[in-house]
Amino acid sequence: MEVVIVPDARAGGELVAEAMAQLLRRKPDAVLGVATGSTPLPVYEALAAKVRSGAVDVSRARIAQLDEYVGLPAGHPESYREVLRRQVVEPLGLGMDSFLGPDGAAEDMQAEAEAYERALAEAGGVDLQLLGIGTDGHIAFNEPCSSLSSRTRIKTLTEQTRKDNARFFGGDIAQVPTHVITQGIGTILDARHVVLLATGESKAEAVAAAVEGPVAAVCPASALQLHRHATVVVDEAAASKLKHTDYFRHVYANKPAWQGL
Ligand SMILES: N[C@@H]1[C@@H](O)[C@H](O)[C@@H](COP(=O)(O)O)O[C@@H]1O
Repeated sequence: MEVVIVPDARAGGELVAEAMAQLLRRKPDAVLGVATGSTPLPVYEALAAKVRSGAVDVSRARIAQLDEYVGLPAGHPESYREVLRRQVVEPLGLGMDSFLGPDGAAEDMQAEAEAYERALAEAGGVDLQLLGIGTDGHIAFNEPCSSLSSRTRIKTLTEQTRKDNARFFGGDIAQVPTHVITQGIGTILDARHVVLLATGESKAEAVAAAVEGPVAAVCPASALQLHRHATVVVDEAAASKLKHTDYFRHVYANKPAWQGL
């Protein structure tokens, strides 16, 4: 696992967007796994700016969703499909034919979960999966004590996560769905490169547990320690509870440029 400490969220966004651009220059039809939440927004803005300036061509890229609320009507503005359409797909100049994601309004959720696993496999798997982290260490919607080998399935949200996400529903926790469909931790670990981005003091504890704590289901993000190519990009505030920052800075300062992220 590599930990990269950046000065601020904007620098983190630029760094991850450049990694995505490098991937797409190498593999134009790469599958980018994208996360929702506030943290990845600087990445999407930086990548869209690169597209506008002609620095990268994303026209053949595919965008894969990480998780989705269950039970919101199709087209609900806070369904993650809609959020990603607004924040990623359209700003990159893509259409929804480039988008892969489960339908949170499907009748049969188990069948939907299995179909999404098949769709990801048929697309050739995710090349770069961008993740945020919940204050409780969750990735996607894999709450604490999720199986570390789980596949896409339905999960029940914790009250904390519903509270954290109520800001997207007018501050009313009652509007936040109780259930979600999410890529499992095993599904996420199948991606060829996993990049976790965390910014702000509120994520410091979860980041420390994920990076320097034991691999344990109680902190789902700690499963990234098992991945061969996992990169954790944190700003100073999110890095503030890490003990090995001197080493992480030293490694990154001496990283050969050809390696990329
Ligand atoms: N399912 C999403 C996660 O994928 C995301 O990482 C998390 C943190 O969001 P934020 O970046 O807004 O803190 O929120 C939600 O729970």
